[in-house]
Amino acid sequence: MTNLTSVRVVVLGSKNVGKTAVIVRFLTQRYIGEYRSNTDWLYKHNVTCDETASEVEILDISRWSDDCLPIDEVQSADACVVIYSICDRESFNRAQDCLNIIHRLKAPQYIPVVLLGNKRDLELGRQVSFEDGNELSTQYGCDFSEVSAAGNYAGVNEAFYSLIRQVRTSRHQRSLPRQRKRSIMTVSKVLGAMFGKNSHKDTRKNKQTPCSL
Ligand SMILES: Nc1nc2c(ncn2[C@@H]2O[C@H](COP(=O)(O)OP(=O)(O)OP(=O)(O)O)[C@@H](O)[C@H]2O)c(=O)[nH]1
Repeated sequence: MTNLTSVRVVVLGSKNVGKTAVIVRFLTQRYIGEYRSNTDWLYKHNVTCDETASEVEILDISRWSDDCLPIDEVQSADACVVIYSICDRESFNRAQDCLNIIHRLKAPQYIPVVLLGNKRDLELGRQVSFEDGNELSTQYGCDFSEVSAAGNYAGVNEAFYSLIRQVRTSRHQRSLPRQRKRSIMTVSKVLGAMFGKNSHKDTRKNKQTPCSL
């Protein structure tokens, strides 16, 4: 009997930013130009990450408005992907709304989130700088990268694998006995005291607590 852990990922973002293209790129390694819109799709796929298989469910939410937020979908998610197009400033503003919604619906619980600036191949049409994306991700304590579903799959894959790893790690930590958890915190405190909290140059790995807005 198979006993795969399941990971539920919700993908949010404006229309036309490439949500479906990114998901299909991750699941099939292919890029298909056009997709039927106006429907929410649920993809189920067995994904092997670090030699461990998981059943990954990816919900592509294509329609939602301020009057009809995907509350149940976000609340039941283990991880979220928020996508904007680097060629569409409005979609970047919408991405900020999405991060806000996730933060409101999930707090104080921690949920792994990645912010993706898609369509990196369309550099000439860029309206959102890398720095803007990075700053927004810092503000909300999530990972960030710019990708191109059309261009290649490496960045897209890495974003999803990173989420799967984070979900596994946080589940593992929740399952540890309390005594063990306490000793892990003690070790990290000792390390913090020895090296200082800000000793790492790359703070992105440590982002977990979104700031209050
Ligand atoms: N150049 C370029 N085009 C892309 C990329 N990703 C998606 N597209 C195109 O952008 C358009 C929208 O892609 P979709 O994947 O349907 O976007 P979506 O966000 O799922 O759209 P909705 O379902 O309407 O919400 C399509 O014409 C894609 O071919 C990319 O990385 N580069």
